[in-house]
Amino acid sequence: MEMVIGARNVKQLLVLLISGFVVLCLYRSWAYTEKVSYSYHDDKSGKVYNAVEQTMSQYPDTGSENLQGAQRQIKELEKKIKDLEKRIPQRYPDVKYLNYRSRKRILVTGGAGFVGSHLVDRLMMAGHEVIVADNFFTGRKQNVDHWIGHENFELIHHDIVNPLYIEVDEIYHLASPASPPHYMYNPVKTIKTNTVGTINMLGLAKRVGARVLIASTSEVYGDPEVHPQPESYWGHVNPIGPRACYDEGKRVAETLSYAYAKQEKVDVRVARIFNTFGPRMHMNDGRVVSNFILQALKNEPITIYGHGKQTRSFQYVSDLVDGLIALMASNYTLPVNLGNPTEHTIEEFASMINQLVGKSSTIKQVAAVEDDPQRRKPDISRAKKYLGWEPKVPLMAGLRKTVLYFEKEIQRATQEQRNFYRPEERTFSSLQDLK
Ligand SMILES: O=c1ccn([C@@H]2O[C@H](COP(=O)(O)OP(=O)(O)O[C@H]3OC[C@@H](O)[C@H](O)[C@H]3O)[C@@H](O)[C@H]2O)c(=O)[nH]1
Repeated sequence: MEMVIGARNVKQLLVLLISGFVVLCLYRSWAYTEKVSYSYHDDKSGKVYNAVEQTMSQYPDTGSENLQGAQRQIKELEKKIKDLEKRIPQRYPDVKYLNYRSRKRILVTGGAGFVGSHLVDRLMMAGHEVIVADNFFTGRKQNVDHWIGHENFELIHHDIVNPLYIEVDEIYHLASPASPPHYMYNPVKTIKTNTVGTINMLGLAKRVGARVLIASTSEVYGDPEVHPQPESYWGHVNPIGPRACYDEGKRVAETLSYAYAKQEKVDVRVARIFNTFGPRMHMNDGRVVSNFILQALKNEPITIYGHGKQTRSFQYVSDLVDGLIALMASNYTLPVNLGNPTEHTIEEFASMINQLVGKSSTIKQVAAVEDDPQRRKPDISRAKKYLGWEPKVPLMAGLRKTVLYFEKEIQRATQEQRNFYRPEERTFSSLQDLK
């Protein structure tokens, strides 16, 4: 509370300073104009003409310099106000009250990312203490800044390739780039994040006795020869291909999890996450959902990689969050597929987006991606049976929300305000996403 009052006072003080400054500048510019006009009136006599010269040389171009200086300083002060505004603790949504027995301290690695931040919202709303560790490679502060300052929330700028020593009850280990162009950008780093980073999280879980959920992926099935893919399928991955850094990285992460479970009795959960979409995907995410929506909104050609007959099954992010929380709470320790089994070819998906956005972008076929999985659809019998989970949000409903989100992002980008939210927007629009 004191912080709020303090910050507001500082803000008011700055507003006062600016107003004072503006008045001073206006006065100076007025005084200067007076001098000149006075001199000008007496300009007809030689004597007075000298007076004009004196006045001009005494204040050489002072008026315009003053104004420019003032404008510069006003801009600086305005920037300071914006920075301060960002720091003012805002109204937070009413989080549930939990007593100390039921309240958990939960670490979410990658908690400032697309999926992580939605999970953080849900855990915060449920009344838990949430610690986010993120290196901000693909995560963004704006995804969680509606919680900054909340007593149950902490944001740590940390790369999990380095150990983290904290006390927690649960760990959701989500940190890793997930979009193919992002994870291929620095393959060695992707491998380190998924191997060394996972060892660090399993080590932390072991030290503090925390339950840890590892975010694995449908990519462990590679370009599958079994369709749809059940968890019992061992996969078909090229170990030296361009996707291997992620696919094999996640496969090792799974192997490590069960090695720690067996050898060190760490309580592990493994979620194999299928294609997921929703608000807070990065504009430059590079995955098919964001690419197609942005292309359609901008009336640019929709780029299909290869023939477009490859298939994917897309789940809305809130369904995934439900699944992750259910898995963490369950006693089921083997890997569980979390995805929506509704399958579409990429070609079909392109026309769905076109139809939804209501524009008529052309389709442009470009070169196929190396090792691109040709068919992907989760078998979710295990999740249904052991977690009582299945996706609820229909594809079109989820896509509608995502289109709205990207419309706003484009608007923000054109207004050069992408990184600046007003506090009211931060709290409410971002939380609407989960409803
Ligand atoms: O602009 C595009 C982007 C993608 N695509 C195609 O759309 C399909 C889906 O591609 P995406 O890049 O969205 O994602 P992928 O399914 O290849 O990988 C994803 O799989 C599941 C998750 O674990 C990861 O988020 C991610 O690796 C691919 O066949 C891809 O070639 C296009 O045709 N055009």
